Amino acid sequence: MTLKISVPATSANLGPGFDSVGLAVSLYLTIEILEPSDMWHIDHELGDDVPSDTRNLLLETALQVAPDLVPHQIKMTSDIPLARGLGSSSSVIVAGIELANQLGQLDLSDDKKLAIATQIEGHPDNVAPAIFGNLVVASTRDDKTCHVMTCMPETGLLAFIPNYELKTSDSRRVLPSEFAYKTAVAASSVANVAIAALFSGDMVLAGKMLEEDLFHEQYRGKLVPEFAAIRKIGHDEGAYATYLSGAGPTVMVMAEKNKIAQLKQKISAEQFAGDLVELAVDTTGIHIGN
Ligand SMILES: Nc1ncnc2c1ncn2[C@@H]1O[C@H](COP(=O)(O)OP(=O)(O)OP(=O)(O)O)[C@@H](O)[C@H]1O
Ligand SMILES: N[C@@H](CCO)C(=O)O
Repeated sequence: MTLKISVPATSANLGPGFDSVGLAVSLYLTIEILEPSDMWHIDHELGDDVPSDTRNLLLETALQVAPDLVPHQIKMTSDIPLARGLGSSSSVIVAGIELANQLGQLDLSDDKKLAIATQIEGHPDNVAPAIFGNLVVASTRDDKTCHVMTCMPETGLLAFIPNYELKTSDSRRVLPSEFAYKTAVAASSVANVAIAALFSGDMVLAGKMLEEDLFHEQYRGKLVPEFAAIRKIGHDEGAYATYLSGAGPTVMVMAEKNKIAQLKQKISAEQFAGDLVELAVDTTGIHIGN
């Protein structure tokens, strides 16, 4: 019997929750662990740039966690677009840790998986919701990660996924290396109210605060020309918030579910090159099945 591991996509930052907040959403990376083999091989249709051998991030991660694993044939499928701000790298890292956990019978706790994944990815905002599902707020300092998971208040989600890639490393390069004390205090106060509003279920206030981010969106906006226009449509149509998903270029709109069809129509009319995808919150995180 084959074993299947599925990991959801994730939308990180939610505005001011930079490197700390993420939401699991309904696109998935799935790996099937097939028969043992002389060499590791991953069968996938994700393009020539994605390795099929131990250079693939899935196997790099699994072998970092458990170097002596017996090689297997793996089938990998994913509808999470690469380098688009929907946590594709985190989904692979989390799947790699689970692959090592299952094949190596390591009995890793969820907290241990989060610690390993955060160390590899560098920040917890995508890997945490990929593991736990839902909305997760996390902090990593001195290699210690603390997190709180909660249910997302009811909201519709509409993602505009441009047809170009933006690698996280490139999108981080435009950020300032330092912040004045006063700016840091203001930026964290916005984040604090955003999180408090999300946890109290107040999507109107949360949405307002999501759009007042001071940490990253003003620097990255120029990398995603569609962002400002979509946010304007969001305002015109009474959406809760429009934010840059992860490092971009995906733009996420949060709005009452009954407003999503109209938003879709308005954004489609702009004829931006890319896909408009309605998403739901994933409440499961890593899923293991047959
Ligand atoms: N299925 C996969 N198999 C192997 N490597 C992958 C896979 N999916 C993503 N990657 C690696 O992750 C890189 C993309 O990671 P990057 O952090 O730039 O973007 P992202 O994770 O999609 O977006 P974000 O972190 O902003 O949410 C790809 O270029 C590739 O190297
Ligand atoms: N918090 C990260 C998410 C993408 O990995 C960033 O915005 O750069």
